[in-house]
Amino acid sequence: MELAYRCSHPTCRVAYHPLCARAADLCVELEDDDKIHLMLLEEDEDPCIRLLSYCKKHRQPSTERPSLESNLGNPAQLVQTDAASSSGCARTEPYNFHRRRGQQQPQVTATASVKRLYVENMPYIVSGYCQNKVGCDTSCEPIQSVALLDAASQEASVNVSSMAEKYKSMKATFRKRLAFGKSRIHGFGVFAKVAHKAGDMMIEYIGELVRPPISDLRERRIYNSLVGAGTYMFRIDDERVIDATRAGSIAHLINHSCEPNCYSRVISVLGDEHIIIFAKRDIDPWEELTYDYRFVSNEQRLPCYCGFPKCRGVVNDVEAEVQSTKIRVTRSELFQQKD
Ligand SMILES: C[S@@+](CC[C@H](N)C(=O)[O-])C[C@H]1O[C@@H](n2cnc3c(N)ncnc32)[C@H](O)[C@@H]1O
Repeated sequence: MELAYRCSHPTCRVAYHPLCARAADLCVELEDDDKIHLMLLEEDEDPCIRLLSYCKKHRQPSTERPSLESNLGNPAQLVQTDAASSSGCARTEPYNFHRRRGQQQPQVTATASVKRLYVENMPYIVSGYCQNKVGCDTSCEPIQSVALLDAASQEASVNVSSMAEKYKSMKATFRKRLAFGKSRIHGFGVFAKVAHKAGDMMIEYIGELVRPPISDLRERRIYNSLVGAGTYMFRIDDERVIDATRAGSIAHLINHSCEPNCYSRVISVLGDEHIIIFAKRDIDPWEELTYDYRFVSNEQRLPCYCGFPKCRGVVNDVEAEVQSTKIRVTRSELFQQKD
């Protein structure tokens, strides 16, 4: 992940931090969206997409940038928007219905709206048509999965048995198997470039390991105001949170779905714990990866745009909330039961 942007104007030397660029609403665009498609077909060890970014002096007025509509036809079919949902990020974690997470302050909601608008007007899309098979049209051309993986990677993925070996193989191949791009669900998402089998390790959710007081502090004081999107936090347990806001892999871009094709688990590999996203079922090329965030918050209800017929309408884990309400009784109720 880049730590600083430099103005892409040929004669300008101004550099700035990505978070500051977002806060100042500076434009950051992909240099060439064809490059992404090229990247998918090439065998680069570390494929690199260059971002174009312009300082205040050189940025183009937004009207000069190609609009989503002009590039993609009807944007309503591609990106679902809803003014009611302005949040940019919900914490994710393995299933734990006793936890309550996430609070959205009004100013956070406002800045999140800005981010949402910014992301949804990004003038490109990476082949995200088959994100969840709903509404997948005939233009979804599956790519031959084997062609993209070199012989060594294929051999590695076939012959792995132990968790440690699977983990090693996953780490070695994820760049060739996965890509990020504009999602139909929300902002950016992660897509499978090749077919995967149920149970496959897809990617590790990595970031900075911090304690909950630190993640809470960052959420409130730093990222909410700058990114305007909450944070990319994954709670491992009461003691540890992974903050993927400024560091990590593309795993933090995986969106939520009420009928996901993946799930998250904390696994132990040679004594160290890792958050791994596993395939819940077979996944076709160009499907968007999703997992159930199991977002539990009594204060905040986050509308869900996963688009599945059985969508529960909110990212929140409603079942967990019902369960936790059941086990929480008022003092007076307790006394009544005693009598
Ligand atoms: C970790 S981010 C995922 C990446 C995000 N799409 C982005 O571009 O930054 C989590 C945030 O994405 C949004 N999101 C993810 N899945 C969603 C869904 N099914 N419906 C609505 N919003 C979703 C929520 O705002 C959530 O807080």
